[in-house]
Amino acid sequence: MEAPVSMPEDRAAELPEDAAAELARLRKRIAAGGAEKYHEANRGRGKLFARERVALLVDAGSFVEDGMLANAQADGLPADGVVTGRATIDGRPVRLMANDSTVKAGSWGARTVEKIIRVIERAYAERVPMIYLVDSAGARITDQVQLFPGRRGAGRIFHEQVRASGSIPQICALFGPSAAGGAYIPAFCDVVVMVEGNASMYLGSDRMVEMVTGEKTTLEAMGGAAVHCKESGVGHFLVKDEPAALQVVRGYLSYLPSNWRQQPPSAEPVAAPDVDLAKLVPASERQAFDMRRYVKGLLDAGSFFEIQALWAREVTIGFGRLNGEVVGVVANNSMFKGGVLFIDSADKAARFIELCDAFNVPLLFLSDVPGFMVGTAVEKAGIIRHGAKMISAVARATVPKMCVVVRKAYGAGLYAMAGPGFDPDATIALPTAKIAVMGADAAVNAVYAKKIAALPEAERADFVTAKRAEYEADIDVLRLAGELVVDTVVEPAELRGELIARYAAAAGKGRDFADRRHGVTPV
Ligand SMILES: CCC(=O)SCCNC(=O)CCNC(=O)[C@H](O)C(C)(C)COP(=O)(O)OP(=O)(O)OC[C@H]1O[C@@H](n2cnc3c(N)ncnc32)[C@H](O)[C@@H]1OP(=O)(O)O
Repeated sequence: MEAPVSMPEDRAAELPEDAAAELARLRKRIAAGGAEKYHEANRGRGKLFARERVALLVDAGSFVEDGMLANAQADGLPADGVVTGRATIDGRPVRLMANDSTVKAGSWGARTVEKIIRVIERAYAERVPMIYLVDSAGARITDQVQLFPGRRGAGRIFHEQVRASGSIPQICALFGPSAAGGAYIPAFCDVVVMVEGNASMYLGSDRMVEMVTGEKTTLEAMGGAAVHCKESGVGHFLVKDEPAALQVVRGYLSYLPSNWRQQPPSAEPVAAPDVDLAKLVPASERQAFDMRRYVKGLLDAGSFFEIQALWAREVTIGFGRLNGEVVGVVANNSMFKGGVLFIDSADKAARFIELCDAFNVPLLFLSDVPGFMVGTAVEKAGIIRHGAKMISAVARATVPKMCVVVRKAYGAGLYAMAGPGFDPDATIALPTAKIAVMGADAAVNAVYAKKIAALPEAERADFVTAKRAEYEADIDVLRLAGELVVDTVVEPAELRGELIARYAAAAGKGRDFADRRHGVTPV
């Protein structure tokens, strides 16, 4: 693969012969990166060279490098260990940085930091996505005075990332370590792609952990890709190799506008797959079904792009297209923990809702939710704090949002799934949907527990059945439509057409929410 080595304006031809030759030699040396032993070690781990990653990611010939000559006089520090510049992906401009782990393990020297700050500043000013190809030991400890504490020290990278957040998409693909302070670059991105077996993220290395706490661990066990994509939720996509990671970056960008002032890119409409949605949802609430099949059956065929597929799976999130237009899906999945909302799933949904709202992606809520989890463990862990964040994100989201009650929406789960009080552009129910403060069994128990206990044993079952039937009649979906709780009741086969028409109608709606700088994060 040819690594890009061009400079913004190639002036070599204008230089005297010696100088031109010297420049060409210099560029060639820099483009080769660090010592061969580090290239070899990387190849042994299935890792590509930073410049190969760039070449694979962007449109052929589109990369223009800045700061290639950083530290050119210093031996052993080509480009100061980071490649930065601009390019296009599918014809759309992006800015990017790529750590070169063959140079001091991709650690950040003073010029590295300055190059990273500058490229983020350019992305923000030009209103184009910023892509971080990370493989770094974090701060170059031997140079700390120059790179760490100052106004344009490493902290400034994070300052610029936070400033750009929600203004331009920021995507991180992680190919190796992202140590200590370096771990915050991924953390401030919208999504993080991690290569299984090689990518890791941690605040203190295994050696440091052992020194501080006595714990014996490994980078993989503590902060490996599987840990972050399945347990901590810091990673969003777990991929098997580097080309797959770069493909995810390209795929992700295809759903997003270049910046918050633009609309997501439309595509040619594609029909939904030939799936009978009605057959996917079991009649019994107690029977689980995989909501991802429902989502795929509803959207344009092949368009569903799931995010965080391996973490907090009771909520399914991702982008997709309806008649060619992008939507962000938030759906309850009863295959996992019965679809009950937990701390992690509330966080996962809240952040995705914010992401969609920031980048003008209309939201589609597909509800089959029994409510939030209850009990000592979740209360101690702060379920109220996390649940409130999801509900707050739903309230603040001003993009077009549709609430579809596929099977049930109980308790505060209704609110978290953009129920009628949360200003959805429509609340749509399927004929079998149930909306209630809680399910029938729980409600009968809540109201009649003492009465049931006082009844003779033989009468209890009939009493419960009768009260259950009364309750079910009370929350019948047609009754709720009669009370204007839902805007319409549609057959599953009509749902896609209904949504396409309603999103088209809501596309130009006003989006003011509150007169203030920003709210205060709920407890
Ligand atoms: C903002 C605050 C911060 O970021 S503090 C940063 C703290 N960073 C760390 O503790 C990470 C220390 N480094 C490591 O754990 C390992 O080098 C990791 C990243 C796992 C890579 O391991 P490996 O691929 O085996 O490379 P290696 O250790 O042989 O190092 C290769 C060359 O790079 C150097 N290096 C490494 N890390 C740093 C660093 N943080 N600062 C300065 N130099 C670093 C090594 O000394 C080695 O250098 P050389 O090529 O032998 O001259």
